[in-house]
Amino acid sequence: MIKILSGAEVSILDKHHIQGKGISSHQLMEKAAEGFVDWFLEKRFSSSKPIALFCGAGNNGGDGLAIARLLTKHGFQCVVFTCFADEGSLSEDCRINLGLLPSAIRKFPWNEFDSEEFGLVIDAYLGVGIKGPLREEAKSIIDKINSFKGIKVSVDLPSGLSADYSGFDHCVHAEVTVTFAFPKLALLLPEHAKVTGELVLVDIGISEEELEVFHSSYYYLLKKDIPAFHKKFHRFSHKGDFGKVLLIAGSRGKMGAAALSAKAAFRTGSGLVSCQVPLEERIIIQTSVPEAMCVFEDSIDWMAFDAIGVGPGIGLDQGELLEKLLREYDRPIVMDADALTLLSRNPSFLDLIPKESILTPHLGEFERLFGKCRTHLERLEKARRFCMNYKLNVLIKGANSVICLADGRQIFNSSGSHFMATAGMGDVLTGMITSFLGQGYSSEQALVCGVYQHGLAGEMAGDMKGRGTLASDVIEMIPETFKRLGVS
Ligand SMILES: NC(=O)C1=CN([C@@H]2O[C@H](COP(=O)(O)OP(=O)(O)OC[C@H]3O[C@@H](n4cnc5c(N)ncnc54)[C@H](O)[C@@H]3O)[C@@H](O)[C@H]2O)[C@@H](O)CC1
Ligand SMILES: [K+]
Repeated sequence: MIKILSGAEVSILDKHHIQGKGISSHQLMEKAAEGFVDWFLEKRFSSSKPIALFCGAGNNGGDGLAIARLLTKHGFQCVVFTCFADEGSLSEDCRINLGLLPSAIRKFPWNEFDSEEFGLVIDAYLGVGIKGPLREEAKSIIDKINSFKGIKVSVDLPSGLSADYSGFDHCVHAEVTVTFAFPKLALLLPEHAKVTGELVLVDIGISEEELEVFHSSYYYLLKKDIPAFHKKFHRFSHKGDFGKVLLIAGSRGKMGAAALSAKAAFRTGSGLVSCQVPLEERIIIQTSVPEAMCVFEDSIDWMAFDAIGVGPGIGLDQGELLEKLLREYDRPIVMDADALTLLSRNPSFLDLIPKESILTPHLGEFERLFGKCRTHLERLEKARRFCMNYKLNVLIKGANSVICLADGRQIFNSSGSHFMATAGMGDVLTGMITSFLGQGYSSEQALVCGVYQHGLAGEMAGDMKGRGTLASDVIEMIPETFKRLGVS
């Protein structure tokens, strides 16, 4: 997992890194530019029209000048638009890269940019180095960049966006942001999605250990992190090792929620899955998920289960059942959907929730539980205090879902697809996380593996089906995610 530092810490990190590696800051900038260009070439952008690069006076501008030089070597026609009045104001590495710019690359002041002439714009005007409110000229430069209606790729950050705060005044609206070393916090906040566009992370050789010495409780979860979170099973493993889970889900007209959770739990590897459903609705489960067993409220021994997930589709008249469960079951549970709404209506239940349990609200459920928040950062802070006070874990669902752990760490997920914004996806996730808990995973392991693989399965299903991807398609891809991650 990559630690997410503040914008102000980037220059300290750079200094540590270049001292430790015995390289110059200019070499690090070259590495960043090379990483950007590698991604750019992989994307196969058209070279039929010239590329405009807006370059500022700081190191973000230095990156832009190095990128212009490298792209030219690869046959792209680049034109640099300078966003500084005189060369005396340039940072040292920006000045070096200006000197290295081949004479064939034309340079003009930013206000001479004519959006009709270009096929793509690279925004290397401002990065993590902005301080205080934007100067007037900066706003005009940003407006100029935004006047381009084609693809705008921002280097490190969309110019004008602060690395650490929520909200912006003037800001480049990028279709893609290519950020270096770690994603800046602002790039992960949902209120900035429309200016950040697609997020690409470029490795510039700074290791996780180098980031770890900084104080931050935010992390970014990557594919390579997942295998280490998994439990290993072996040839003597038997059905019991894979856990016996119960899903309390479904009610008249909402039995699909129970079916989806149960199927997802099996596809995640559970040995035994039972569904607690209304007696008169049992046929739906027994025909749609024949592998599952049905149990009914009057004959249930909750403690016989390794893990319990409660909430999808149970309806809002199940307060008594929820209270009984919380009083009788003492292992971590997964609470989702209607269980969360019931919790927001009955705050006294909070003290009954078993420690290390997992609450998985989407933004609406979060608001019902914790009140309105003006920004995502405020939301994260509320969640952190709650998790630490109650020793619970909260997953704030959305693009870049955030795993808020009981010890205060908050982990942003990197997998997922916009095709997942459809009914039933939350039910699938509940089944997956409950399944991992039942297999003996800790709450942190179950969350990390469940959330990442749910997103990955969504990406894979989305790649196959595109628009119209169903929650059931995502379930079918879960086994493939284990293969993709090399987890047996
Ligand atoms: N470890 C990393 O992440 C690396 C970062 N590098 C690049 O270096 C950038 C940071 O460079 P710098 O620290 O030089 O900062 P920037 O280049 O982001 O910004 C500095 C410039 O912003 C102007 N500025 C500051 N506040 C302003 C305001 N309120 N209104 C208008 N203009 C304002 C300054 O006059 C200066 O010209 C990163 O964003 C990244 O692009 C890379 O070169 C290499 C490695
Ligand atoms: K930028």
